[in-house]
Amino acid sequence: MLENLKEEVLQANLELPERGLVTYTWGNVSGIDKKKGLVVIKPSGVPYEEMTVEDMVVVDLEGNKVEGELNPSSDTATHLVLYNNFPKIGGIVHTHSPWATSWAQAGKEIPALGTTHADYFYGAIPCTRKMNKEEIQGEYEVETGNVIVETFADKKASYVPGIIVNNHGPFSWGEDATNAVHNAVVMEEVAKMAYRTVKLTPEIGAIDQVLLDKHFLRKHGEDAYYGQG
Ligand SMILES: O=C(CO)[C@@H](O)[C@H](O)COP(=O)(O)O
Repeated sequence: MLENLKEEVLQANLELPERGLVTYTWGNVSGIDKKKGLVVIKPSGVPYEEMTVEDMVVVDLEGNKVEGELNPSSDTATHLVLYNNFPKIGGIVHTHSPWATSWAQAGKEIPALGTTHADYFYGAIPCTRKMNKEEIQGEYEVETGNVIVETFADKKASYVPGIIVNNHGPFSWGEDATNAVHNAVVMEEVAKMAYRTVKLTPEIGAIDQVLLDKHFLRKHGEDAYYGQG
C-alpha cells in the first residue's frame, strides 16, 4: 500500500542530510495520500544512512498507525495538525537546520530582504509565539501544530510555505514531500542570507512590495494557496 508515496517520502528524508539540513536523526519528512486520508512519515530515531522504504510508517489523520513495524516520528502529531488544518498541503518537513533554527531561538521572523526569498515566500517567514507552560507540559507536539496554525490565522499558508517555531526550529511544506524539502532548503539559505544582510545593514528594511509581488506572483500566481479552507 502506498508504495510510490513511501519511496517519495524516503527520498525526501534522505535529501535532508544530503543538503546539510540535519545532524544525526534530527528532522523528519512526511507526505499525504489525500484520497486515502493516510500519511507516510519517517520512523523515529532511525539513522538516515540505514533508512529503507520498508521503514516508512503509515498513519491515519487521527494518528493511528496503519502500517509499519517502527514508531512514527516523534513530531507526527505536529504534521497531522497541519494536514488537518491546511488541506492543500501535500508534504511537510521539520528540521533543526542551523540558520533557520537560530532565528527561531531568537524568536524573530526571517525578513524578506531579497528576490531569492521573494521567489518562494510571499513575505517574512513568521516565528510563532512562545508556547506556555500548559502547552509544553500538555500534548506538546499537538500544541506545536496549534501555535503554527494560530500564527497563520491571518496569513495564506502557501504564500509563505513555512514557519519557525519559537525556541525550536523550522517547519516547511509544499504540494508534496519533494516540494516541501525544496522549500526547507531555500528557507535555510534565505535565513543565512538574512542574518548576514542584517549584520551588514542593521537598519535594512524589507524588500519593496512591488519587487516581492514581481518575483512571487510570476512564479506562483494568485492561486498558490495551501491555507485553511
Ligand atoms: O524536533 C525534534 C526534537 O526536538 C525532532 O526533529 C527529532 O530530532 C527527530 O525526531 P524523530 O523524527 O527521529 O522522532
